[in-house]
Amino acid sequence: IELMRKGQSSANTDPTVFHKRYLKQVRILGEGHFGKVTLYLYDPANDGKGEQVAVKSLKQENDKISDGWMKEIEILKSLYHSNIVKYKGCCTELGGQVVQLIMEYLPLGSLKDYLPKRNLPLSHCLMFAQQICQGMNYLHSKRYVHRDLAARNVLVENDSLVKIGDFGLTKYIPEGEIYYRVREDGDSPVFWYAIECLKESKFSFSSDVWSFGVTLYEILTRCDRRQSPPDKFFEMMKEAQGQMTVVILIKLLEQGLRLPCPKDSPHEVKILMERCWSADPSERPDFESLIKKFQSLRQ
Ligand SMILES: C=Cc1cc(F)c(CN2CC[C@](CC#N)(n3cc(C(N)=O)c(NC(=O)OC)n3)[C@H](F)C2)cc1O
Repeated sequence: IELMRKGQSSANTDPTVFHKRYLKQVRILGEGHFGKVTLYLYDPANDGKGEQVAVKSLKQENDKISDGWMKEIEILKSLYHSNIVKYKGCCTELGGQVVQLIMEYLPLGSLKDYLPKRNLPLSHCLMFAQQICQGMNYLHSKRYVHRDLAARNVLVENDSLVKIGDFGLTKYIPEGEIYYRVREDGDSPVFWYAIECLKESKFSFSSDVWSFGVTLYEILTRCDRRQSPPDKFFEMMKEAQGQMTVVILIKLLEQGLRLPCPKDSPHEVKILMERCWSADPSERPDFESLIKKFQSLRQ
């Protein structure tokens, strides 16, 4: 009565609850092995002036995935950082059997969409690289391993802000443990994987640093498709036809072969990138030290 008297809305609605009936599909933003990410307009007033949101949903195959699915939602919900895409809420259906994850929509898309269209100077690329390290340092501080860091999963908010945008393969590393070992490999991004991931499926904070090195390579090549990690590695693997890609890739990496650092990169950046690709995980820098390195490089 008091609220009504003051004319305030009686039901203080939970802004993280999204109702299916107000979600109007616009277009699909991406497809993954287990599901997709779609752009919706959330339009409760039904006047077309609602809010654009990115909605991640699973192909409802079996409940095994939905165990990990609820985990992914809990992970994103617990992350608050300027370089990590914002959780907005959930939309449930069929009495909670189907849950969709609602995130903020960044219309500029990922670095793969954005960099080829802009000829950004090196200093700008290093600023983006530093921001990715800041987001990853925060993620690691919560003991999460990302396992899929790549330019395709880094979103552009604007010309001076990028955010890690997808946590589909993120796993928690319990205190006192170093590695997360996987069983499923689905369509693994093997050209972003550290040697120990390829050989023993052992994922760690250090293997995320290796993937950051590949992401930095992508940024320095401005995500030029002709120099993409798969294309570059296939070029290096061309003679060994027929054998399993992963087998050849492991051999190349064990011989010390690495992606070529773009020619116009400063020596300091080349050194940093190659340290991220040390065969010994303990020799790779952590994101804390990479942030400091980029700060000094950008002075
Ligand atoms: C079910 C699993 C699964 C399904 C998938 F489709 C993907 C792949 N997907 C990831 C999310 C994605 C790239 C990132 N980061 N993206 C998010 C936004 C946003 N929040 O605005 C956006 N914007 C955009 O493209 O604007 C023009 N793209 C893009 F959809 C690819 C990964 C998966 O694990």
